[in-house]
Amino acid sequence: PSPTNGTAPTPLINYLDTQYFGEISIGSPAQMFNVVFDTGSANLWVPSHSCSPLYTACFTHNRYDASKSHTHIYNGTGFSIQYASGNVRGFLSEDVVIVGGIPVVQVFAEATALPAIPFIFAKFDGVLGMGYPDAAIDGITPVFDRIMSQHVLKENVFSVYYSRDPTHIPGGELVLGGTDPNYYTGSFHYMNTKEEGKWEVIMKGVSVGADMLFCMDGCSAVIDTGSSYITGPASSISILMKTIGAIELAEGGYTVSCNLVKLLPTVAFHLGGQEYSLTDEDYILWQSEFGEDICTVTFKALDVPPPTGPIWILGANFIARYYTEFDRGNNRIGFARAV
Ligand SMILES: CCN(C(=O)c1cnc(C)nc1NCc1ccco1)[C@H]1CCCNC1
Repeated sequence: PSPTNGTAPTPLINYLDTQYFGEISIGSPAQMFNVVFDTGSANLWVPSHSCSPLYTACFTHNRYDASKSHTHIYNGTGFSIQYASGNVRGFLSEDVVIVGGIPVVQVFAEATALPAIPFIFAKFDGVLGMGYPDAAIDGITPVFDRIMSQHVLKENVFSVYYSRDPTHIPGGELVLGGTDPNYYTGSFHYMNTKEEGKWEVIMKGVSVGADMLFCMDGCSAVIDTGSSYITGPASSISILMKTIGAIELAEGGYTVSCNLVKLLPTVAFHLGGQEYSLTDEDYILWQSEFGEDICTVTFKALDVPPPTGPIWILGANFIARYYTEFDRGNNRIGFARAV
């Protein structure tokens, strides 16, 4: 549906409260892909038809076939994007990409090498970076910038709703050009991005219960719609886990005994003059496996080296609680309480 009132919604699927993705099309006739709309990156990549089936992660996802699209434009420039557990490599192509009913001619990457970890666990095919142009690899103009230059949006903003219940339909919603009042209550509180070019803000502290324990002298927080969890410096996270009585699992995750969950303290993030608190329901992932309940803590340790780090990354479990507006027009981020 083309944007009527200058906004373009895309429904999102919520997979286990840890992956949120929506559908876009590339090429003519349309080839459909599920992508994460990721404020933590600024490029669009999808698996390529020419990705060797030896890459299991390519084999199990939708792949773009340039030979089947009559609007495909050859580019061929090399591409590589780095993730924690490996690089996605491929080459650039150009074609018509439709997001929320808005068509753009977009340079994107066809991935021909897709690391099994983590992408065999991905329910999405690729990633659509919603970051600033400065963060775009190969200097490619990002999708949202191409959409802004069409002047079809009421405002140069986009908003994200992530549901906290995997059975809720829709599992989430991306709105290009505005916000969706169905998914938040109360007013927005805004804070300026730390610098041009990143969805990053200055955080003034992190408190557990009544005590401010971390980031007392200020630190950076990246609002990353493409990350499942909240990450913090390993030193802070280990203190936080001790404070809430969590025990570390083999692969680095933490769990708490489910019957103590109700006693857990709130964790609050001091951003832009407001305290954004998360209760146990917001940061505990309650899963029952083989009849027994596992309560995973959705905070992860991640040390980002300077100059970028040390930073906290506020991911899906934060956004599920606080509806988020990303405002390119004013270089600011707004939060309102999610419904
Ligand atoms: C998309 C790559 N990302 C993941 O954290 C990630 C990796 N692997 C899997 C299987 N899923 C991921 N994210 C699922 C998700 C969807 C929405 C919320 O979280 C991050 C990398 C850093 C930039 N930001 C994005």
